[in-house]
Amino acid sequence: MAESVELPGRLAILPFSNKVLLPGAFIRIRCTSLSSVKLMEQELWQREDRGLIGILPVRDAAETTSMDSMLSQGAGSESGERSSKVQGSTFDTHNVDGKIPREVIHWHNRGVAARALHLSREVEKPSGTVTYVVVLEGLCRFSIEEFSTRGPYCTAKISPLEMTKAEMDQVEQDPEFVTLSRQFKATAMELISILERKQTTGGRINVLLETLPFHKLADIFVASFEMSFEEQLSMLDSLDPKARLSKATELVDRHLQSIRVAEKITQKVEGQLSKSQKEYLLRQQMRAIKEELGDNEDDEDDLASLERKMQNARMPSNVWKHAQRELRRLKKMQPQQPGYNSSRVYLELLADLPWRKAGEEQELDLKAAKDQLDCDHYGLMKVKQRIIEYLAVRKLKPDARGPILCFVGPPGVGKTSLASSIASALGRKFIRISLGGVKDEADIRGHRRTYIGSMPGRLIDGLKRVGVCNPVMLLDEIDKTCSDVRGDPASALLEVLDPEQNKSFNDHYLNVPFDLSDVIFVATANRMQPIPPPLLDRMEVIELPGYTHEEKLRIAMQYLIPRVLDQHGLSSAFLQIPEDMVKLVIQRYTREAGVRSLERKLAALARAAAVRVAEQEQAVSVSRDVHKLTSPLLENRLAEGAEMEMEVIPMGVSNYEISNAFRTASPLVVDEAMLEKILGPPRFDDREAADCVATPGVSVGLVWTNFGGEVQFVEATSVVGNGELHLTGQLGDVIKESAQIALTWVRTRVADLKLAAAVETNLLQGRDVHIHFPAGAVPKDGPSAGVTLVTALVSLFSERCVRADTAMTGEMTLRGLVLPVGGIKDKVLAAHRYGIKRVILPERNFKDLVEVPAAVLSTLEILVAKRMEDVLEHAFDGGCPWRQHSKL
Ligand SMILES: Nc1ncnc2c1ncn2[C@@H]1O[C@H](COP(=O)(O)OP(=O)(O)OP(=O)(O)O)[C@@H](O)[C@H]1O
Repeated sequence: MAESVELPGRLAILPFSNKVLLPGAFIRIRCTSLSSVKLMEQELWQREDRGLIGILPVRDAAETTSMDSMLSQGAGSESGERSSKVQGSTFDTHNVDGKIPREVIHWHNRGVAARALHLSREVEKPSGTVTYVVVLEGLCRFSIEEFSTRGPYCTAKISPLEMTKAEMDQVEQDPEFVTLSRQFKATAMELISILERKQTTGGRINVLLETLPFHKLADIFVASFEMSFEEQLSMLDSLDPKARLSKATELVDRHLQSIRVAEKITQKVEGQLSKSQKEYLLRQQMRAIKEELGDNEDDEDDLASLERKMQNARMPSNVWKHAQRELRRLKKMQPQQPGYNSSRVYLELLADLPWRKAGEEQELDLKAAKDQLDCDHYGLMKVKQRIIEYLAVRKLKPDARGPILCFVGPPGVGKTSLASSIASALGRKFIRISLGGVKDEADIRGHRRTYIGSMPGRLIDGLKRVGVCNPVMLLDEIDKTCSDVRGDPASALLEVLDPEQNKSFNDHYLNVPFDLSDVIFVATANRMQPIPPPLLDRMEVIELPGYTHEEKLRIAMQYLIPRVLDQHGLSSAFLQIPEDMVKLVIQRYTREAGVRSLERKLAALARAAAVRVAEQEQAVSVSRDVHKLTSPLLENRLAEGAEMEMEVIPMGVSNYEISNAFRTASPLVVDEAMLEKILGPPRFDDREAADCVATPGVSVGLVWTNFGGEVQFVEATSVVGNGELHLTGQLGDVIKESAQIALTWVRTRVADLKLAAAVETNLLQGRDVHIHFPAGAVPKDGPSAGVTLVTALVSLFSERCVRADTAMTGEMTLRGLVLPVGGIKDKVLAAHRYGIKRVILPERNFKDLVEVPAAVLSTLEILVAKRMEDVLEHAFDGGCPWRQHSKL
């Protein structure tokens, strides 16, 4: 307890917003703001003599909003940068730093000097933020003479307000004071007896009453209750011990009354509670007994609740009639009867479906929608523009039968996330239905209920899950549905996507029409070709090509890294991935059109960093006793669970730990060595193409696969045989035909030109030719390999290597005419990813280059070809291998 203390002339001031610390009271606070942390550091933590600080109430938190707010338990903090005389209870802080004027804050002009009993310092990781937790004991009142500042916090010239011992002795002789003391003691005893009843305190509070002078007891008792700020202030301002005692008696008495009232209420509530608890228990027991006896009265309850649920489902009248018929049937059945369960499950579905329950669609704000799209996705300007147009039409005509958007592009280019951005822009719920690998029409339309284990189709099931009839429904991977004997899912989708028909969509399981016209459908596909034309016709295709290195870099820096760090509970204060390293990840560890694998690699880096963080302590906490807890009275009050709770103070904190606590964690910066350690040795490099074409018979083609544009190597070799053609690799029919055409063309050409070497060694007639597509796992179809095949064969027969930096695309006719192919943009982007420098294109594909970003085009030499000879001219160093013969 506070003995008489000698106050210094000046104290550092810690403001408490809406809270008063009275002498003899204890409080534990957490300091987080700059000024309060600095104050703790300089006045308490770093000083050997552990100075006192002044606690000053601040009248209203609202008035101090511009200040650093701090502290738990309503404490606030502020700093000023100049001296100012105290006028009334207002401290004018404007012109702080000589900068922007700030608000006038209302500081009380009386406070309480306090000393720290326990101080602990925490350094949060990974941010490195320092906080202090301090236990303060109020000592004695003072008044403020003049404010000034010390760094970011305030100090004040003060004068003590407590009476001297002689003055106090005199007051204690005063009969009025004696009467007041008796009165206070009586009330306090009464309160203590109530508290004793609730929790035995071993008479410790009585010790307080016996040992402390009454004017101090008054503060201590009042500090222990919840009181308004004004009451606390008036207690602080009661300098006269008599006034203080009478105020304290009044407050203690009021507290006593409120405890009594609270007790009464609790008794009442307890009675009621135990009654309802008893009822609950009995019901539970009853249920268990019934279950044991096989008594099924509960089922009747269940059916009643099912009926209620059905009534609330707002089904259309025809469906309602149908459902009632089914319910009547169910009611007549015994639960053990076959069909009971399936009928019940069916009715549950009818009751759960959102027949008319639409999610609230917010008023569409095009600007906000655009911001949302920009915020979720980098680039994709054209796509975003088209989406905004689509939304604009919906805004003007909400019931418009607009086209169904279908995003087509390689994996990981943001198709799914664009669709979900549309949903959030419209404020609608979002549901994704995956159609990948769906072969059975029943997956879309459901099974008829006559089948065992029949279920509704994915659409109806999705609507049940999402619970509203107007979600944005994403039909993902619509190109991956395929038909077999079990029907054609694509034709079922025709009905779904046709605005005229989907008003009454017929799910076989449901067996009643469901109105899908409020659903906004968006589809995604990797390729357009497999989508059946009638289905494609109902959709508006928006192509999303792959990203360039530069775009990937921007996406990674602006979107993926922040997201990945967040997902792993990290921040840039702990892990930093510099741009150069992201570039290396893009070039050496990924070679995809989208950014999914890039995101995975970044996540791997984040995981490794997370392990490092988790291995370290989350927070280095160093704490120490400032003043020993010697007073038995303090221990008594702590044991009573007073306002503050005491911390366990670690013993033997070493100097090392203390200095460590001052150090903030430095972020982990990813470098090349770390990349190799975590992601392994580089998987790709720009020399891959050069290494592959180092021997005759190999050429580099650009093809289109499910993963977007790809670079494809074609290898040709010949062995003794009968002039047959062998093809290996996962090849479609069209490509097999292309190989046949290529071989025929080369044979006729060589024969026409009477190429000496080839004819003499009878390379063409007497030997089998074997063409292999090495990336065996990647299925190849489509026509765009004729040109590449011929180049490989010519390289083989002429024993000359194709230029390592050159890739080609295009189909050819038997007569050697080079035909255009599709997906030029993706193919060119693939060449860019592989570090290829020259691309040979059919002449008529030249116009398609407008779609290719200029940044990519500038890194490539584009060569066009009309005839196969043009290709060969570009493909070999020194031109076509048989140029001399052509001239003959
Ligand atoms: N332009 C972009 N800006 C920001 N993030 C992007 C962008 N493009 C893709 N992403 C991110 O890449 C990840 C993969 O995207 P998403 O799942 O939408 O790909 P997808 O095209 O639907 O692939 P799939 O065809 O395999 O379904 C997501 O986390 C997405 O946010």
